[in-house]
Amino acid sequence: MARPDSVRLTEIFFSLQGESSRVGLPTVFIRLTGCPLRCGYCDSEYAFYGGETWHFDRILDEVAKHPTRTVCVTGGEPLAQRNCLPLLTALCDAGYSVSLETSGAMPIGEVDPRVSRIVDLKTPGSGEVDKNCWDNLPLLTAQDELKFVLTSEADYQWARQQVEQHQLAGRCPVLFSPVWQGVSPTDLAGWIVRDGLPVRMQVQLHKILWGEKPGV
Ligand SMILES: C[S@@+](CC[C@H](N)C(=O)[O-])C[C@H]1O[C@@H](n2cnc3c(N)ncnc32)[C@H](O)[C@@H]1O
Ligand SMILES: Nc1nc2[nH]cc(C(=O)O)c2c(=O)[nH]1
Ligand code: SF4
Ligand SMILES: [Mg+2]
Repeated sequence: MARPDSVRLTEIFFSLQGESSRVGLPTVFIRLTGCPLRCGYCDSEYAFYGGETWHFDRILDEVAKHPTRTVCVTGGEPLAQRNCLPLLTALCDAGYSVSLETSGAMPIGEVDPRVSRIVDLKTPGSGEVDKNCWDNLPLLTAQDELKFVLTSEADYQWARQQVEQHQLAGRCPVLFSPVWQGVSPTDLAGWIVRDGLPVRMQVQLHKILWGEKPGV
């Protein structure tokens, strides 16, 4: 059992935020290791295994080396590690502006309320739609964001149905994101305009800038 002040992580790196409403912001990423899901399109399979145990003090020292107060905790699936919760609080206590990328397959209710939760509701095309924890949706507030990664027009129609049926756009910003080199961003933009959906389209800026990251 890991000490309560440590997590297993794959990498800590400084880059530009490539997704969400924080896109373009210089950000320190903390990528935790391990994920119970296996989305068919996952671009971070290299974080499924391995990694190293880092204590929070060491993490905070590493984060402090970079010229930003913006931090994104990602993975793998960060909430698959219980100790992600105290890590998020430690980062907030240290004065960082923290976002969390999570599949939403784990309960998000205990996440520090200062954290912006970017919840990726898995589409049928991900192959993991059954893992969605629907009880998370009512917990989302205006500081959170709900994301759909779309693998096809069928996924788009499914996501559109969820947005309309659960009135999600009134709860928090909703992101529609094309799978990298899958759905054409131009097609997705056309569907959103055609249907007048109250969503924000995003593309993965970091991949446009630097290409797909080779597995480390
Ligand atoms: C690697 S996951 C890690 C955090 C969490 N497990 C999750 O699924 O949100 C971070 C984000 O990467 C994005 N992603 C992963 N593979 C992708 C791909 N092939 N195309 C577009 N986005 C992708 C998804 O939006 C996902 O939310
Ligand atoms: N959201 C998000 N932004 C990013 N910016 C650079 C990334 C990278 O993996 O290099 C990255 C990433 O993996 N995710
Ligand atoms: S939940 Fe996130 S890390 Fe896990 S397989 Fe899906 S996209 Fe990859
Ligand atoms: Mg990523």
